[in-house]
Amino acid sequence: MIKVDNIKKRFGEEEILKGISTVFEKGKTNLIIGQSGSGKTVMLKCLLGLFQPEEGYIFYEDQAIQNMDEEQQRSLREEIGMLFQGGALFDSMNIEENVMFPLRMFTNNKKADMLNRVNEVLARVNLEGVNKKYPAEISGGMQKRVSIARAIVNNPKYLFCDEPNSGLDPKTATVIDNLIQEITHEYGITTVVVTHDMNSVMEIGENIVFLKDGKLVWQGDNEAIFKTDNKSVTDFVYSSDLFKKIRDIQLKEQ
Ligand SMILES: Nc1ncnc2c1ncn2[C@@H]1O[C@H](COP(=O)(O)OP(=O)(O)OP(=O)(O)O)[C@@H](O)[C@H]1O
Repeated sequence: MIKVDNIKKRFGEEEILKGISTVFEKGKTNLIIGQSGSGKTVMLKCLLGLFQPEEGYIFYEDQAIQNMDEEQQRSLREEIGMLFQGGALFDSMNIEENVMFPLRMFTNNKKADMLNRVNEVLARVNLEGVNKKYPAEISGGMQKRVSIARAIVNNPKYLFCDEPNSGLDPKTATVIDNLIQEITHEYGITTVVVTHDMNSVMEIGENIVFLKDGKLVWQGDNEAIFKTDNKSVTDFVYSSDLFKKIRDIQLKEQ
């Protein structure tokens, strides 16, 4: 569980996050959504401790990152898996080396043990037999699955995903969303996904935080988001022609 308590973040004169409070729940896919420039990435960077909010606290379980000493911050970093936008695999390393990277960084495990764990997580994302291939030799969807394997190889308690579907076709995007959700449930991880993608909202939006101009203006799940009459949310949801058409059909059927 991650609790955000009234965080404010400014750059110069401009206040970007204007007092956000929320809870990201354990064992759930928590989504941060909102229009471009609403503050999603700044919030993600605050959660990761990359930006320091001027006010407010971020608690991992019951401990505020602002009050952690260096050793505690290091332990927390080990508990975090990160799925970067675009995958961010190392082109010069093969798949096995890519997935092993966090183990090399954070553990002193024997090579054979690390390899076993790498094979275990590659099997979990349905990618067996690609160990010796290089990122350029596999598809974008497979690269995303490798990135997920790398993000979970160290058994994280927290998983952060920045636009996990960018650059994927809708079908592959759904596979990736479902994989993130299955892993979240299976391992009881607190997962936070930053996304623009309404399909992801529909598929895996178990706890959705909607930001507008640096404020949290709505929170709920993927059923509630299609029922709310909050205008900021409906403007966002129905900016897509497809969702507008679905709503028109539903209204006609009522
Ligand atoms: N390092 C920075 N220095 C100054 N301003 C910043 C910095 N990072 C972000 N901002 C500003 O904060 C605001 C919110 O940016 P942010 O990247 O969080 O938006 P976003 O919701 O993630 O948008 P997008 O969906 O386009 O990625 C923007 O006005 C941006 O210019």
